[in-house]
Amino acid sequence: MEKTDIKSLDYDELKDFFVSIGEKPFRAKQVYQWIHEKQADGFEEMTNLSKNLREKLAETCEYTCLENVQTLVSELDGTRKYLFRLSDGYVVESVLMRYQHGNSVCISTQVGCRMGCRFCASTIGGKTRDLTAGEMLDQIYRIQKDIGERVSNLVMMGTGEPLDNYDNAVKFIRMLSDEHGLNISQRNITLSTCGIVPRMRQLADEGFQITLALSLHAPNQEKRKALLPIAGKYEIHEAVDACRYYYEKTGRRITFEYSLVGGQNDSKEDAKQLYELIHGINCHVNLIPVNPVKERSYVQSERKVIVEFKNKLENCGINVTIRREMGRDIGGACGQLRKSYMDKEKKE
Ligand SMILES: C[S@@+](CC[C@H](N)C(=O)[O-])C[C@H]1O[C@@H](n2cnc3c(N)ncnc32)[C@H](O)[C@@H]1O
Ligand code: SF4
Repeated sequence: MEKTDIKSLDYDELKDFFVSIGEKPFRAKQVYQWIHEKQADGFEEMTNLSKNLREKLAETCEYTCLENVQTLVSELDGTRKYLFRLSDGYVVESVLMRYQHGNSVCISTQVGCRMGCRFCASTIGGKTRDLTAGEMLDQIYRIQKDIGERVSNLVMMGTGEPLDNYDNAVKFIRMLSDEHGLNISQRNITLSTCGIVPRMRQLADEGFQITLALSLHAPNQEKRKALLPIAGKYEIHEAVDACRYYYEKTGRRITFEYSLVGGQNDSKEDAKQLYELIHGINCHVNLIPVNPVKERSYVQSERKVIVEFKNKLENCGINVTIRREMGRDIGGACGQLRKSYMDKEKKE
């Protein structure tokens, strides 16, 4: 019989599970707390359960616990990059960023990614599989245990396209913000997408208060399509309209991510077109100097060009920030730590 992935069961599912194995539903509250609030490493730690029940659970359930295989710590700002191994041997990376307002974690949602964005290291090699809700949660639980502090902010910006793993991503958000679990405020959760339009609209209807970030990266369809193949399926205007819809339904300000690629999307004309595309939307533009990936030939825009781009947008009344590079000394673009680990494993 297939084992139940207990860390991926939400509170109601856990109640149903206990009933299905002939136990009282109130056990769900105890066990949910052990898994998601106290973050136990296994059933043996759940001391208010009988030995019999613990054994029964160990026999019928799989208990997701990621193995920390590597941690890089920045001497500049305390950023930590983690490489975790999943039970089937694949590895994913997560990042902890320490800000004045609290600890923020960036998690992966898939092993690899099939979206093929041109400057992204996570997609080289395609997608291997989706992560379960339990595997997404455990990235945060492992990091909390490692630093002995609470994580208060969460961004779904690591490897993978969360809306290509919709059901698990939505379940993860529900469980992460559940009062019986870590209880992270939905306002402190950001989901970033390359623009799977029907799923963006579906997300708007979930009744969440999370922030939606669209990886826009270009001011028009032609340039966007050259950088993000998904734009061949869902046009730039459709993606921006889905953001408008998201705002209407949730009242949450939209974030547009815009990676500046030298000579490709960073001209004054690009800034003007970007303004024309998004003006009137309650939004914030996050400019990201593109992180060079060794397998790709893209280069960062010059600092002067980045500042000019920012000023141009700001002068038109758009809210803009330039993303601060965290952990510069443990560098590398998102997905590269995992990639170099895999390359090394292949060689050995
Ligand atoms: C890795 S993706 C994960 C979330 C989601 N799949 C998406 O594309 O929004 C998070 C953000 O990093 C950006 N990104 C990927 N590779 C980058 C690079 N080399 N330099 C700068 N930003 C990059 C993506 O475009 C996206 O805005
Ligand atoms: S940027 Fe996001 S969607 Fe695009 S390949 Fe990377 S992880 Fe996938």
